[in-house]
Amino acid sequence: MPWAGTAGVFDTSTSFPIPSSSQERFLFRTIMPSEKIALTQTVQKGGCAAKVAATELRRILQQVGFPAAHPALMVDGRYFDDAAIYRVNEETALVQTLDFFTPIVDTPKLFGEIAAANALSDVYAMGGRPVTAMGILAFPLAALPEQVIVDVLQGASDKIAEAGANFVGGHSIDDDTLKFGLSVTGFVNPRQVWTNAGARPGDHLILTKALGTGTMTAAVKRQQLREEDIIEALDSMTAINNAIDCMSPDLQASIHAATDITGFGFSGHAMQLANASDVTLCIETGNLPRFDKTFHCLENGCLTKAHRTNAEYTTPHIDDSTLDALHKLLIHDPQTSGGLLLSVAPETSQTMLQALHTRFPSAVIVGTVHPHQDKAVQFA
Ligand SMILES: Nc1ncnc2c1ncn2[C@@H]1O[C@H](COP(=O)(O)OP(=O)(O)OP(=O)(O)O)[C@@H](O)[C@H]1O
Ligand SMILES: [Mg+2]
Repeated sequence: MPWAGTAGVFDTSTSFPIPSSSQERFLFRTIMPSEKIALTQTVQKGGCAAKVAATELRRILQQVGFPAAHPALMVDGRYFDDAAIYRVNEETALVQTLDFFTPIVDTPKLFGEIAAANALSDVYAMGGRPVTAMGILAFPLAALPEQVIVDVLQGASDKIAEAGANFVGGHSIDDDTLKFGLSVTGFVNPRQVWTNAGARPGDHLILTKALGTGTMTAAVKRQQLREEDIIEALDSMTAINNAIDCMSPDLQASIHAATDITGFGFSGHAMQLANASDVTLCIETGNLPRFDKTFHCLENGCLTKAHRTNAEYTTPHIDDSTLDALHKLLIHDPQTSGGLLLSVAPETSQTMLQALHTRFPSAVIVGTVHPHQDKAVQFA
């Protein structure tokens, strides 16, 4: 039975909301087993859908006077890329990134795994490998049992270990709502950085994960679906974006540009890559991979604010005029721990796909790169 509940009706057999009064919260914390707490019910929005909208973020950042960039800085915040790159010497550059958000799933350990996979992703999206990670934690001490945070941190620790990196510390504050993420540092060869600015006309575009985590997790938050109904999306969000280790050095060198698809949706991140590279991306929309339940959730109106703000961000710069209503929603669906979008030399794209399929079974060619035209992204 795919639809396990009704929106607005609370299912007390599996989870409980956090009460609002401090006395009730104290009792709740004392008596409630952590596995009975549904984390998504403790926050208003979750995951990358909670990101500040791209247009607002750009407006805010433009008003800040940042210091002059050091010559060793190869990529910084001005480029709206996935991470900053600082050249240390001829062979080594630092990759630095930071990501945190509110719970996107109900189970604490799962939330930790997803938050970690999502934060690690920006290092992989630059062609780097993570080496250290630090936890950023805001936690309602009076309201949630300690075990919740132990489980969140354990989930993150397991993912960091899987990535071959080290969990070296962090910082924690008492706050009204749970927020968790990581600051991740990695290394990359400065001659082999995958920025979002290198896509070349003729390249093939590969997307490594299916789309739909925004609408499917919205369905869980509305209690229209349970976590066990969205296993495919959970497996995808907890999969670390370590694509580089699937590839031979020649394949790695054939990647001209990369980014990861997160809160601004496929449309937003594809547009940013197109603009940074001064090209137009032509997308075969029918090829975009999606989860089995993605359209079902979109049809049932499981939308977030980010669906609207992503559409506002991209609409002037994309052509989606031939798409039906569902595909228009799909391209704006905010992803959490989404896939990599790789711009690849056409002669290697098939070999690349075979290599990627060992870890990313949904990886598929979704389009091609063309010289800059009127619109940054053309959806066919
Ligand atoms: N509070 C902030 N201060 C300075 N720069 C910021 C801040 N928030 C975002 N930025 C910069 O804005 C740009 C866009 O941020 P965003 O978080 O969307 O990028 P991202 O890390 O690729 O996203 P994601 O982590 O979802 O993949 C990045 O260059 C980021 O460093
Ligand atoms: Mg990113």
